[in-house]
Amino acid sequence: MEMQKIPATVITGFLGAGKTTMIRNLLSDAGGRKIALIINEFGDLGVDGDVLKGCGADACTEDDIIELNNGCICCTVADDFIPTMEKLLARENRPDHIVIETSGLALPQPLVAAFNWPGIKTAVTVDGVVTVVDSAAVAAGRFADDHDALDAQRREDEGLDHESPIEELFEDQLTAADLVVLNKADLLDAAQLQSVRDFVSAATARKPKMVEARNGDLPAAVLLGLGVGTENEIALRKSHHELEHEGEGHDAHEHDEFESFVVELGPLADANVFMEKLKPIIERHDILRLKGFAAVAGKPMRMVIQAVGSRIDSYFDRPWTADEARSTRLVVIGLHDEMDDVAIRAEIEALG
Ligand SMILES: Nc1nc2c(ncn2[C@@H]2O[C@H](COP(=O)(O)OP(=O)(O)OP(=O)(O)O)[C@@H](O)[C@H]2O)c(=O)[nH]1
Repeated sequence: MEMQKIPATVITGFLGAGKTTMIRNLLSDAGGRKIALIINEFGDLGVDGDVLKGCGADACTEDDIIELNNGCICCTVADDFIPTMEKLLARENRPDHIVIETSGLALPQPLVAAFNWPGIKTAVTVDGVVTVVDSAAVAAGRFADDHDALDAQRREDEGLDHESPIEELFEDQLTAADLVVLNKADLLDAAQLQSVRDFVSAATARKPKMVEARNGDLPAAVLLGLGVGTENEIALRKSHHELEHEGEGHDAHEHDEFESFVVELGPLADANVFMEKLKPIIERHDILRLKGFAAVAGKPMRMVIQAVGSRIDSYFDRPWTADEARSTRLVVIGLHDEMDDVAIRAEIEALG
């Protein structure tokens, strides 16, 4: 009775924000996991698809890269996106993770809603929405490096249903975000980066987690939760474990600004109460991601918990086996200098 769902991450961000560059990095950091990529090349002449297909990453072969060219992904969800997902799920060799790169003008909300479609809902879980921001453009008072080109694209594209001006689309992309990548951080100083953070905070009431990046270079464990919360990872991890040791075998590429640790509890008395209380802890602290398994009193099935920013999801995946200890183990990931491990551990342990 396996119910393992495939996590799907939606990556949004305006033209030129650095989505493709970030995804290339991700594919080289997949640690042997198979990623399927759905790219919405709206108005983009298939350039990103070619770039990604050309990168030759084992994690994602040409067959695993699916391009949707029939218009804005959020305007053609039922005709285009859903059948594509269904085909992907029907494959014998199913991916470990699905990444969806939307075109610069897409609205993530209709796309996220599509995951509730029957047949998709039972097989896929929305891992999170990651919005890539061109920090340099925002600091300069624009939303994209070439704001005029972006706006012209919006006006001229007859296939696009939404009439919103760029500013509104930008706010919508931030509002949907669970994690905001402040990309092109190399082009700004600390004060300018802070002004971009303030701008993003002011643009959305949801207060997404933010992380700075250069060339979208972030660990796959942070962006997709890859390698975190998998059976072996959790079983083998001791209390402290730097993310730089992640992803055996990929070129030593250090990300020691990030840190992860495990919190261990006994079985939960009430899963719903636990999840309700966990959410404000994630929101209050600088936790980028939390993932793991929980034992719930009286339930023969194991519960999967995954959170990115304030999006938190849980479901029962399979019965505990006789030789497994029924405990709750959660991996917490954040920035080394910002995350208060001691307080987080104490607060989560107090929920047990
Ligand atoms: N300086 C700097 N340049 C970057 C960074 N990330 C990406 N770029 C450059 O920005 C340009 C756009 O990057 P892409 O990755 O193609 O952006 P995209 O969001 O996929 O763009 P579209 O596919 O056009 O929507 C490229 O020339 C990249 O090399 C960064 O962190 N710093």
